[in-house]
Amino acid sequence: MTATKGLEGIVATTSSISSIIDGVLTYRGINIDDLAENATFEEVIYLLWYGKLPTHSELAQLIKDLNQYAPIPSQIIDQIKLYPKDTNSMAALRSAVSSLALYDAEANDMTPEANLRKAIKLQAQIPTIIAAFARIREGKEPIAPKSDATSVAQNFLYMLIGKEPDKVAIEALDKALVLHADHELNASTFAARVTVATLSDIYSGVTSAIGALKGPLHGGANEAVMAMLEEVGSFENVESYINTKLENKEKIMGFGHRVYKNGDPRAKHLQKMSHELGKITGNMNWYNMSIKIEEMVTGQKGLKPNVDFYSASVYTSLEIPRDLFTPIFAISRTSGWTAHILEQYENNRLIRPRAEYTGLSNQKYIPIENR
Ligand SMILES: CC(=O)SCCNC(=O)CCNC(=O)[C@H](O)C(C)(C)COP(=O)(O)OP(=O)(O)OC[C@H]1O[C@@H](n2cnc3c(N)ncnc32)[C@H](O)[C@@H]1OP(=O)(O)O
Ligand SMILES: O=C([O-])CC(=O)C(=O)O
Repeated sequence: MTATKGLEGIVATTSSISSIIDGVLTYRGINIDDLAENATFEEVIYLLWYGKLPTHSELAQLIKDLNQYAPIPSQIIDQIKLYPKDTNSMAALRSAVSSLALYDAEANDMTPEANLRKAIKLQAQIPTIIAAFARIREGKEPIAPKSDATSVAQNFLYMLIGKEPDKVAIEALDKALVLHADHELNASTFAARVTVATLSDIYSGVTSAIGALKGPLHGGANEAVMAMLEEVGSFENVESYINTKLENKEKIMGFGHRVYKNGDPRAKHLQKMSHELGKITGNMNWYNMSIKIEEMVTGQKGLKPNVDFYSASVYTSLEIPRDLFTPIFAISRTSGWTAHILEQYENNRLIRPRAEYTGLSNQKYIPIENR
């Protein structure tokens, strides 16, 4: 038995939700480029859950359901008010999502209907939790979700800023949500599938996934990219900063990928958005620095930007606080996580691989007084 470090190249499940074949990403067989240009996030949610694009009435019903379930229990708001003000935003989200199960009477109902309903609830309530957390830590009261929102992006921005968001911001966030929605067997989705393959509940699966997404090698990289851009500070500093990092063999966040070796197809869309939003806000600094970093890292290391690289400057142009970047990734990926959880339940088998043992052998128990 020989282990493959990081399970690289191991095919661990079958799935019909998203594919990465020869560097091309599809959701249910539809190219991500097509979806990025044409689909809304709600259409993508429907596509991931039901395996087909919605009709007008199916889409309207989904949006209605998302609005209906968007309010969170008052106990969750009370709980968030008790979190220390400097709580890590992903830790806050992880705790609050775990607690949602306590106030859902059907949390442990494993029927397919209840599980699908819980997927809708999670998709609806996660944005509300994040916006409430962001306001409460600033000493502000949370804003209740709109009951007639037209999109998750609109409702989230409304709850975050407390007024009607502008159209450009809604459209940009919506496209970012489309781009992050699913990605085959990434670490957080795998964590979700492992959890529910024990026949544990969907809240446990999504809580596991949030914990996995938090790390800087996965979703946490978008915040790390922005921290890097802020540390670099100006275009003039890019060259020496990146050269020093590369000489010290340090990783540049937002570059490299386990599966894509010739570039992440999502990055070009986010790059374009970063450029457009930079022009609209009149601040091209983050974009220009990002382009220069890309030139250097690709030139010297052959590494291409992944989805997290340009999303950092996109969210900053939308005036979203840095530590909400990974929670926003979670808003989007909840659609993919829950689709995978439902798929896992449909054809379940416990996920339990083996480990190659590299420890001592033939040891004897030594009584404590002789150690
Ligand atoms: C949504 C997402 O999760 S996208 C990924 C987000 N994560 C990041 O952006 C963090 C930075 N990138 C990385 O750490 C990696 O590229 C990962 C985690 C994404 C992929 O990791 P792996 O497939 O395990 O690749 P691994 O870390 O082994 O890297 C292979 C080689 O490329 C180098 N490398 C990989 N990524 C980077 C990077 N961002 N900067 C510098 N060097 C890198 C490694 O140092 C290693 O070099 P070596 O062979 O000389 O030791
Ligand atoms: O697939 C991965 O390993 C990471 C990634 O890009 C994602 O989850 O979007």
